[in-house]
Amino acid sequence: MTPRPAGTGTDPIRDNASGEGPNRAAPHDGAEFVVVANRLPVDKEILPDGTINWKRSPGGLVTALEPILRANTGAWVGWSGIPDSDDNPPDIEGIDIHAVPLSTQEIAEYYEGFSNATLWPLYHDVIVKPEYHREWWNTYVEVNRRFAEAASRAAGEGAVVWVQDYQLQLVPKMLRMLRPDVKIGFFLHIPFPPVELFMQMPWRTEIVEGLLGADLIGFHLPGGAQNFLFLARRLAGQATSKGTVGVRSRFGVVQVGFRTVRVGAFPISIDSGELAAKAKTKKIRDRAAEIRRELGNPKTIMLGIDRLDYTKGIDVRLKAISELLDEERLDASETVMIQLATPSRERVESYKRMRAGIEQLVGNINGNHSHTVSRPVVQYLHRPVPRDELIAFFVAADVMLVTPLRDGMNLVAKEYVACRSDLGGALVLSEFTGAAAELRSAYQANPYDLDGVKDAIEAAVNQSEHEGRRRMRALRRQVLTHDVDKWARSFLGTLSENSETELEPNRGVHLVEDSLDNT
Ligand SMILES: O=P(O)(O)OC[C@H]1O[C@H](O[C@H]2O[C@H](CO)[C@@H](O)[C@H](O)[C@H]2O)[C@H](O)[C@@H](O)[C@@H]1O
Ligand SMILES: Nc1ccn([C@@H]2O[C@H](COP(=O)(O)OP(=O)(O)O)[C@@H](O)[C@H]2O)c(=O)n1
Repeated sequence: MTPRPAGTGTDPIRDNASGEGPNRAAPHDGAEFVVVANRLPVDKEILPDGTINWKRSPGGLVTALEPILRANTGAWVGWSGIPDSDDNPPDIEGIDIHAVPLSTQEIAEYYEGFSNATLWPLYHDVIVKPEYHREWWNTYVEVNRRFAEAASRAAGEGAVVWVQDYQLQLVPKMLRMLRPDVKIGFFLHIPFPPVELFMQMPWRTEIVEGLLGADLIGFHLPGGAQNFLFLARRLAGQATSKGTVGVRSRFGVVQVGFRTVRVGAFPISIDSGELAAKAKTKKIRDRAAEIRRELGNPKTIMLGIDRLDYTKGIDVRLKAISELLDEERLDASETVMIQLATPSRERVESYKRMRAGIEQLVGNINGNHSHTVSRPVVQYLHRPVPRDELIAFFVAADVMLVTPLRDGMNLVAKEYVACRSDLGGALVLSEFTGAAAELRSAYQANPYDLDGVKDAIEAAVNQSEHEGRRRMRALRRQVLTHDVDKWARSFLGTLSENSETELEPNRGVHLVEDSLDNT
């Protein structure tokens, strides 16, 4: 691999790559396929006795990408999850790991600050107020540059580099400056917000231009792609297509000089076949039965599994359950709700407030409704849970509660469905998840309408066996035929089929430029 020098211009984002000068060196050694994501697939943990442990990173991005990387023998560029460490994990089979070190201050300003207290709330419909700080932005730029340089070192000549998510939106343009020879894809795992909200962002033009460094920009849903196309016209002044974007089809285009950038919708998924097979094993089935026994054989087990995040609507489902118990539409002696909450972004203020609120709700429900101290209505765990244990919970649960106020996709909903080859169980699903567009046979509800959520939970709890099997069959058809492999193949396939289009851009696509009436 040839180490790449840092960019030499005065403005790291606005510098224009000519493809000449010090970066135009001899052919590069390195991987043919590189994933660049904020996190590595494993997190480094230093135990109290000083020994180092590597554990699986939280969240759906890692769940989705790990199997693809293993299959492709590629490289993964990311952060190890703790300050000042550039240690690579000992051995991740089939994945060449490149750790990007972050200092304590960079974690505070780039990760907790700009990524998770500015972009995350802005892109999730300002559920909490985004904070805009110039020093956070400056650090975001610096750290994005470090990731771009690391990606440039990891990528072989003409490699495909797939940049992931909102933490790294400037990387496509920075990487293109360093390595005009590579093909760059970008995928956003969270919603892309409505134009009116995105316009709050003080550095909105830089972000749109950063993304336009990619050859293909992917979103979960067509709506996100269309919002982006509008902004590419309005903020970056580029000509774009204007027709509706389809799912894995009818891609939008942005003409950036001689380059054609494509914009599309690629809903992410899970390794459904593998999960379905695992959920059928005797070990998992036995453990699921044991969980039910441990809970006192209740008639109904309800389950929530999330990172502890205010977007996930954990409070919504707890309030709904509390009112259903008050109104005796649920019977506390027959019902147990399990909430597994993975610790997440614990130093961000809004996350601390939310945790306190949720734990108070759990306490209130248990105080008001539990019959005995040994059997609380709500069982709440605030810690990571091993994967096999998680699968056993999916198999044991009669009703899965997925109630986010906004969520890019929500893989948990798909995982539940994949685990139910017995056609048992019921899924209550927020309309404001990406998954809702595909999982039409779930009990869907608007999480802002508490009565609607209560009705959906009640219907799911009381469904007939016939109705439950009908719905689960339809859900499984969707999840098993649209797996993570299909997601990756559709994105990477679209990314690779391009040279024709570049020479003859946008055949048959009518491009429009921004004008005042062009909304
Ligand atoms: O890395 P963290 O700060 O601990 O957060 C975990 C991940 O959360 C987000 O996941 C999203 O990606 C999922 C897969 O596409 C999607 O289903 C979900 O709706 C999103 O919230 C985040 O986007 C990742 O970057 C984080 O690693
Ligand atoms: N305790 C937990 C909770 C979730 N998870 C996994 O984390 C992923 C969460 O993905 P998601 O798309 O639903 O939501 P985000 O956390 O990515 O926003 C799923 O694959 C869950 O199975 C886990 O491994 N352990």
